[in-house]
Amino acid sequence: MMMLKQTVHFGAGNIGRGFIGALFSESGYHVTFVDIAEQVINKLNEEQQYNVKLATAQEETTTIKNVSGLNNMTQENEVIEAIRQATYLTTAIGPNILPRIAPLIAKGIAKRVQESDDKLYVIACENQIGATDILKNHIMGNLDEDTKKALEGKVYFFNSAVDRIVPIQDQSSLDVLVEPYYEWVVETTEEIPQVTGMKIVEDLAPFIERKLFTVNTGHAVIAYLGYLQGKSTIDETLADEEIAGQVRETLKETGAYLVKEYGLDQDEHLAYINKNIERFKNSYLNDGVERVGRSPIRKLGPEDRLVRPATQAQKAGLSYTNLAQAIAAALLFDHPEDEEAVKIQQMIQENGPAFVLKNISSLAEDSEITKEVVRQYEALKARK
Ligand SMILES: NC(=O)c1ccc[n+]([C@@H]2O[C@H](COP(=O)([O-])OP(=O)(O)OC[C@H]3O[C@@H](n4cnc5c(N)ncnc54)[C@H](O)[C@@H]3O)[C@@H](O)[C@H]2O)c1
Ligand SMILES: O=P(O)(O)OC[C@@H](O)[C@@H](O)[C@H](O)[C@H](O)CO
Repeated sequence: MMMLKQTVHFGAGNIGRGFIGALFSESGYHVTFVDIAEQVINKLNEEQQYNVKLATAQEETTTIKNVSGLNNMTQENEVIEAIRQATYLTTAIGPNILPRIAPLIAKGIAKRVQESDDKLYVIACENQIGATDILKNHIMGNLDEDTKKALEGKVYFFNSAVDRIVPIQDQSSLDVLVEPYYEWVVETTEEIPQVTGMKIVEDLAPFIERKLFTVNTGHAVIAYLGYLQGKSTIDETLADEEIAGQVRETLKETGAYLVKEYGLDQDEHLAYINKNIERFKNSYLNDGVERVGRSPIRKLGPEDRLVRPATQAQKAGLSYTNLAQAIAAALLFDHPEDEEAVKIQQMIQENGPAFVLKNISSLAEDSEITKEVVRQYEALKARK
């Protein structure tokens, strides 16, 4: 029997099962998912397959085979062995979790480079600029100098941008509902083993910024304004004409920055914005505003989807008023089940919104952006 190629994927969640793991399986790999969710791991090992169902009227379904699971808390040695045998190591776990999985990945890599010259390609598939660089730094921090040298020519780290809307799933099954659209862009100049659906580029910056500051900025505007108005899903919120107009105005602001920074064609970019607004309307996804607005401390970070385009627009002399409104709405996201939202609300209560912007978004308290956000925060709060 021919041995399948091996890949290891950290995070057997929505994007892990519904996108990256599925692409590897379809490309002829056995996918070992690594996660802490014991139930998911057990099911993966029992059922050894699951369905990816498209969020369309026809619900086209693909069965994903050759999958198994390992628990990184209780099966360290098995994970190290899986890393030893893998061609790819990918993650879709949330940017904040990367430092936590790095020590185990470092152990796996250290063992592997002692025993083999085979190449390993590491790709973090997270909504964060430079996520693989961040993971790499944490891995390197867990390796001694000799092992770090031994990585050369054997272990490669590529940044990537990952795009497919996958809502929160029914937890009783491994099956995943996903939108039909997807894009996975990986930055490298190396010749690497082919994976169906992986697009290779030499410079990721325009791709990840275009994606984060269109798909994710637009999504965040809908989520935070929708939450404020008591809406539950993204498509339901977008049906509100005032909010739909606000999304367009905000994406015009990020668009003006992207067109200027990367020399994008204005009409093509407008078509990209329109295409994404259509994606958000997909009612089969039933995608919650609370998922899309999740982790507002991360989303209000200086390099993330709201603050970076605002600071970049300001530097370029462009408008950022609508982005400021989105930031203000994020400050009002007081979802009690979201730890980061609770923390922000506590910070606002104790020290006010400008303090949050200084500490979380690295915006000076007397900056023009902060003044505009605080003004809009007060206005939105008064309308609540
Ligand atoms: N869902 C989407 O539409 C989408 C699209 C593009 C990118 N992303 C990005 O993909 C990443 C994952 O998002 P998701 O929606 O799949 O999230 P998710 O919550 O569905 O999946 C994350 C998985 O990581 C696991 N996990 C958490 N802590 C862990 C730990 N310490 N060790 C091992 N496993 C751990 C969880 O159990 C879960 O299964 C995020 O960076 C997100 O921004 C998501
Ligand atoms: O995953 P987050 O929390 O960074 O952002 C929430 C959504 O905007 C995001 O998951 C999108 O669905 C996804 O990025 C689409 O590709």
